[in-house]
Amino acid sequence: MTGQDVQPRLAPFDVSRETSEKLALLESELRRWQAIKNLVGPGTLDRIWERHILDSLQLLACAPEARLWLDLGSGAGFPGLVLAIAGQERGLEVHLVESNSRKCAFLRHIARLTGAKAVVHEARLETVVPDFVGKADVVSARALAPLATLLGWTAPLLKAGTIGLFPKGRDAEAELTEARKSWKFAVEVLPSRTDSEARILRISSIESLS
Ligand SMILES: C[S@@+](CC[C@H](N)C(=O)[O-])C[C@H]1O[C@@H](n2cnc3c(N)ncnc32)[C@H](O)[C@@H]1O
Repeated sequence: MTGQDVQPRLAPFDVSRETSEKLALLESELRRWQAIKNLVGPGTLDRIWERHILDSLQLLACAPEARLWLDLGSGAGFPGLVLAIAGQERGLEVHLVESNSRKCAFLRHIARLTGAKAVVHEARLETVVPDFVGKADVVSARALAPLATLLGWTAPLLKAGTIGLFPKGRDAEAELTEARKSWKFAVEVLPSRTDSEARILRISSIESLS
């Protein structure tokens, strides 16, 4: 699919032609790498735009002022790499944390091709998070762990004022109930623009209950 073909799909997201071309490049490179590196679930390949690219892109509007973004367990770049590409024109810098070296190679490759401000940390998130306390405006993580676990990992960031953005599927309410057993936090439950059953949890403060 060319940048021109994807323009109607991207219309609700208000991105420039240059950004849409870079996102189309991400899609075509993902398909090329997938054949040998198996970067995303094979079942999601027929809907890369809805399942991965647009699902990631919608997070940009949840934190319009963000300048420094930390994405944990980025995989093949969702949402972090998409946000780095789409946020390039507003000066957004995204740090992508991923422990799998094959996925990190893909992330670096796309960052180079697109010129996106994406810094790849090939590491376990537990070792990287402390460096961003008091610095990151936003922390995100998609399909990485249940909310209670995510809050445990990111609490030092959230306590220091970082906003947490966590896309969740139809189990969002159950994950919130479970997380409330250990944490007190402020949350907005936002609808997803790509999946009527999914939610985006926007968490802005946190306290441990123990
Ligand atoms: C299910 S995938 C989700 C990838 C991507 N966020 C998405 O939604 O498509 C989870 C990713 O997190 C990475 N991961 C898991 N635990 C990690 C950790 N402790 N530190 C860094 N990366 C981790 C895995 O290698 C994998 O690529």
